[in-house]
Amino acid sequence: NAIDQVQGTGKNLTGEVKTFEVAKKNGYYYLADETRGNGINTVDAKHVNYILFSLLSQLFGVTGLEIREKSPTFTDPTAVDAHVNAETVYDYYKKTFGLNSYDGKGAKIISSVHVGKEWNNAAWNGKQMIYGDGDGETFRPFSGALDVIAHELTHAVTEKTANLDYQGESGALNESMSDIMGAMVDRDDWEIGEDIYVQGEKAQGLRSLKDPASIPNPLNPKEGYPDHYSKRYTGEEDNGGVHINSSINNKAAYLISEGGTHYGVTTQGIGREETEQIYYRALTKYLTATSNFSAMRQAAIQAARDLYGKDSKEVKAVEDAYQAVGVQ
Ligand SMILES: CCC(=O)Oc1c(C)cccc1C(=O)O
Ligand SMILES: [Zn+2]
Repeated sequence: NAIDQVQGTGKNLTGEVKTFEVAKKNGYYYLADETRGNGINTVDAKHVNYILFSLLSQLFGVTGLEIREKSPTFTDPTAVDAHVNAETVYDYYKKTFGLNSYDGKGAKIISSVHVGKEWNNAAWNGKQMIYGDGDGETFRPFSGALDVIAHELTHAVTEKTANLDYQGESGALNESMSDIMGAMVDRDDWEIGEDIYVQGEKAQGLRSLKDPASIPNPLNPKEGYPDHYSKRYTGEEDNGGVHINSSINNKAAYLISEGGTHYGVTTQGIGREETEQIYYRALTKYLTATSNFSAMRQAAIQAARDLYGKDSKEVKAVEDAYQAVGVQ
């Protein structure tokens, strides 16, 4: 037919040659994967300023210019990473939870790269994923980190399910769900964003689920990110610290999976496979827009009961982990 689905190749941001699905039309090749859901499309925002881009995207559905090549070899590593990582996250949700794209109905996944000028950000803007190139000093292009892409797409999953209000404790849970799934997709560590830092002392990552306090808290640099409810941020910045207090729930998830003794409370870990199922079930069946940390604990306990039984070691791990981070 007029559009053929073929294999494309190209180097990503770390110089690895990747292969991925592309579309061939009228002799040109596009970053359009029609084999997953209703499609995965990666386009170029051509450094349009972030605010203007967001207006165009949300008001007029403008997402950027098609990235096209005259051969199936793609030459923009930032776009290659965005496309390949989006395919990987799609496959994770399908395989792990049977979810077909972020809405369960195969919703088209659109990523725009090169948003803004040296923009140190990435976001799900309610309709699509958008990625800045980073300033090249501290950050490299944000599409280069699989955990960042999984984080952004999980915002879309959350929006279609619990739709946790993006402020205060529900906002911190919104952020935490994205960090937890980010760490589960990028399975080799418990850091978030370690791959987008320009190598150097900052290469530890944006946040750590394993040891939140090991990374300086941007809102209170003398301290690390909070790893106990008593250390939560209570100010107004960052919508009430949604990117800060997420670390309290992140630590609980880490303890449930890997175990450990935290502030004198010991949790026996149950592993990543069961932990991801507990959080996905809590997110999609029990959490609501106004759920706070206490409701999160209840939702995770109920999800563990549903999945593994009332008196299971999984339920005990959830109870111990939330006790360890001071959430009742
Ligand atoms: C791990 C990805 C992440 O946190 O992206 C954001 C950045 C870098 C700045 C502002 C918001 C976000 C977000 O997606 O929450
Ligand atoms: Zn986020």
